[in-house]
Amino acid sequence: MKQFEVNFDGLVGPTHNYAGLSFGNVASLNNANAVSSPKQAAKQGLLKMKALSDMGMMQGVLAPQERPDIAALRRLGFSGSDARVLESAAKQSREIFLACCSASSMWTANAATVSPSADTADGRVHFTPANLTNKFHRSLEPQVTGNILKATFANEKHFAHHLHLPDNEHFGDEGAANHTRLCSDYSHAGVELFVYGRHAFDPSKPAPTKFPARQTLEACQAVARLHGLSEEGVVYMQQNPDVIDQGVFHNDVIAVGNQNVLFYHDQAFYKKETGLKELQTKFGDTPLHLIEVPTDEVSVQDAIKTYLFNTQIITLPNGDMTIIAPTDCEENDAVKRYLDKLVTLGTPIKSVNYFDVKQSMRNGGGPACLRLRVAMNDQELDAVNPATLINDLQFARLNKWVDKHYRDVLAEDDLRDPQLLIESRTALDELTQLLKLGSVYPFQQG
Ligand SMILES: N=C(N)NCCC[C@H](NC(=O)CCC(=O)O)C(=O)O
Repeated sequence: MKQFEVNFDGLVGPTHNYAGLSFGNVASLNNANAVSSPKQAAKQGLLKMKALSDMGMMQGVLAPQERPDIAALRRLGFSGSDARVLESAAKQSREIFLACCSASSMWTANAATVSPSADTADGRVHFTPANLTNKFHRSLEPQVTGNILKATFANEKHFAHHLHLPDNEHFGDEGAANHTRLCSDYSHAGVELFVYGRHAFDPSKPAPTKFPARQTLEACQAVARLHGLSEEGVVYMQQNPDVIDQGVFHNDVIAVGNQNVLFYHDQAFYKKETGLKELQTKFGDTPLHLIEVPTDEVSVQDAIKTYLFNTQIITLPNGDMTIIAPTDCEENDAVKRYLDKLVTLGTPIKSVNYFDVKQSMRNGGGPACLRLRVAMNDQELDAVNPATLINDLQFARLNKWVDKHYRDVLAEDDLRDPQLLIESRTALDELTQLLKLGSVYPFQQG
């Protein structure tokens, strides 16, 4: 049986903008109100997808969400025509309005947690959309995310789709950004590492004091139960509360894994030794490559600034691993020095490829935020909606679609323009045809 890890990248939506919505995410706060380029952002994302496909990887795409979210604004009491809803929301409550315009669904690492069939009790691939309760603008995503996942993985024999966890901070769930699957190869049972920021029901346990811990232990445990994971196949570790307070709002800003490699900063985890020992024990006899980056080589601040750990580690068809890093890593002396050294250390990681994803980075999203990993065997891959897989033809079509519908620049005032809403809906309607998704958006469902 063949085995693959397919990266499903989020397509950047037509309202990509910088609104400073994510308290605890330093880049988001620092770039609030900067002018964005939705077209450039979407193209940077597409280029990364195409490059991975050209490397011989299977690459997929997930559709963005409808923004501005008129349905959410109506739910909050704004009424009248769509144009009137936009105008009154922008005038009466700038914060609510901006939150309902965010294209944040582009970071598909936060779309869902995915457990491959080799790990689950019923032998299907399981998906639970993340509820993203900690940020209002992101809490608007899970319903439509579920629709898009169901239309992309539309086969009940192979794929099980769960409802997102209850919309409450006790079950705050940020999806794959806090979940790493380690395995000897993708189609064999692995160990799923869930990383949480706090205990919801036990305030006596350590927790950050300045910035929020978005993920709870209780949410991780609920997802593991839903997916039918065995106790021997799961490890829970707590993120170091101090690094959350420094701006590490997801575990994937400080650690990343692939197959038998875990690459992490020495300050990433609370009770690190115990957790890593359990991980190695459950992983089995073959040794894990635990690549720990010391603070005196790369500070936490440099890791946050450059997203050294928000890189993708992928296994190329020849078996070597490569790192997909943002160009920001290349531009920082300490991080570049570390990466140059890393490829000489005799670990499975043999090379680094740099990509310009600055439009996403300015909102705190690196290469790894932009993708949702789905490990599959060949039968499962055959059951995926083929229009969502990237090849030369689909890449060309999507580029053309972006050229036709996306604006070059977008400033805050543009978001209240009713014409932007019409443009976005027209674009998304066409996209659902391109990707053969059916009606996944509220505006298509009447
Ligand atoms: N690390 C991972 N996996 N994902 C990155 C998500 C970035 C996103 N930024 C934002 O939502 C900012 C939007 C704004 O400020 O306009 C967030 O904080 O949830």
